[in-house]
Amino acid sequence: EENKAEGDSGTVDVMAPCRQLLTELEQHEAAWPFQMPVNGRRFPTYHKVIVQPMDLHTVKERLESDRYKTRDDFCADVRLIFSNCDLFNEDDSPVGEAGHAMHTFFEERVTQLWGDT
Ligand SMILES: Cn1cc(C(=O)NCCN2CCCC2)ccc1=O
Repeated sequence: EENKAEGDSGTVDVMAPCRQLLTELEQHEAAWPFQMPVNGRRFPTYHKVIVQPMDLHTVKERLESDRYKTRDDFCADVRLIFSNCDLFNEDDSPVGEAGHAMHTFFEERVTQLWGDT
């Protein structure tokens, strides 16, 4: 049933900016390492080092299944992608550089959308 607590006629879709931002991340040219979970067979040490893997497809599934109740919940999973990347990759590696580029882009868009400091 429609949320009757809203001042306007319908419910407010607070997660709409998150879906838009996720689409921008997926379309970023540096997104190639982050689209799907890291393959543990190709990188056998990955799950020894990274305790909570995260990737853009997993974020998309969680967003579309209403698993995120606030934008901060969404942002925390996206930031996990970048902190995992920093931990597992050299800064001057192709994946490390892609992670830094994506992280910078993400935080710039978060500031534009929500004015976070
Ligand atoms: C996040 N991350 C990703 C990788 C990686 O190489 N991913 C494969 C990317 N391929 C591109 C086309 C198919 C898959 C390695 C370490 C790491 O931390």
